[in-house]
Amino acid sequence: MRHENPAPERAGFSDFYTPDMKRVAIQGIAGCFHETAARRYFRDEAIEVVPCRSFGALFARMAGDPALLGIAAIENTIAGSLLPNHELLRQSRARIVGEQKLRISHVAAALPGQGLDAVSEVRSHPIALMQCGDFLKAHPALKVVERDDTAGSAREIAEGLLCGTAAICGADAAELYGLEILEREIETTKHNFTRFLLLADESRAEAFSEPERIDKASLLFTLPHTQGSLSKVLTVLSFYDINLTKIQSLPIVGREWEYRFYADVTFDRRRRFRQAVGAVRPLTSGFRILGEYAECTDPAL
Ligand SMILES: O=C(O)C(=O)C[C@]1(C(=O)O)C=C[C@@H](O)C=C1
Repeated sequence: MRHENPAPERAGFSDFYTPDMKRVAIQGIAGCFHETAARRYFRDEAIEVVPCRSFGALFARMAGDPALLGIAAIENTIAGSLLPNHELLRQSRARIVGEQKLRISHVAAALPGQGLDAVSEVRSHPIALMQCGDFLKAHPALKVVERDDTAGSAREIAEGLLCGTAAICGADAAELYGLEILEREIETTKHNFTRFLLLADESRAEAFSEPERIDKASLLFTLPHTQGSLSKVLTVLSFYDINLTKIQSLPIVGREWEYRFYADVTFDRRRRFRQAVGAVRPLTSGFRILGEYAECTDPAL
């Protein structure tokens, strides 16, 4: 039986609900970039999108509902890594089962009938605001207010009939909430891409893995404070033809000047990757594979 989805935030957030439909938790509400990323990842497959107020809320929701998938931004080509998401991922039972890269383009949008001169305040997600640094510098009189997400900023302006306030959001969100676009493409550079991770509970990750498509993995480890410890790991990876696409260090809270390393790697042959893991593991401590998945090579534009 098909019936209208009683989505908590907005009817129509999934078109229709069927019992076997995948449910995907996102950070934000209808019209936010996480929704676009989730829909692009699943392409033509109908999904139910579950809105969450924050990344912390998303991971908590997944922890209480192992069948729920999640999608979370991890890095942006202007704003850099979303550092707290690395820690949330580490502390969770979630595994990375896929990735989606998305070109992000922002507009400034406000209630209809107002020019940019009439606007004194802009609201958006902090990462979106960082991506529009040049626009904000060019309009220094604008008060900048951080909100939970881009689409949420648009919705609160529309629902609260907030004159003189603009949202920085996607064009889709502006349209969805009936705002007028005052300026388009306000991101500092058109080379603005966000990489999102598709997450599944560890008990379900296997069901999502397509072994023949796996060519990327995310690793987590710590290193002893000895000369060349990181260099040894990188040498081993290189020996096994493993390509390091990203390395991020984060402090270990409570252990001054010690770090955890999050490394993303790509490879042609999974067997070779497995061998590399076997060789790297003894050089590190707390070694974990956070996910093995297919690299996204065609970012959604
Ligand atoms: O607010 C939104 O629309 C989001 O989906 C959040 C978010 C982020 O967390 O980075 C997603 C993509 C863009 O980089 C800007 C904001």
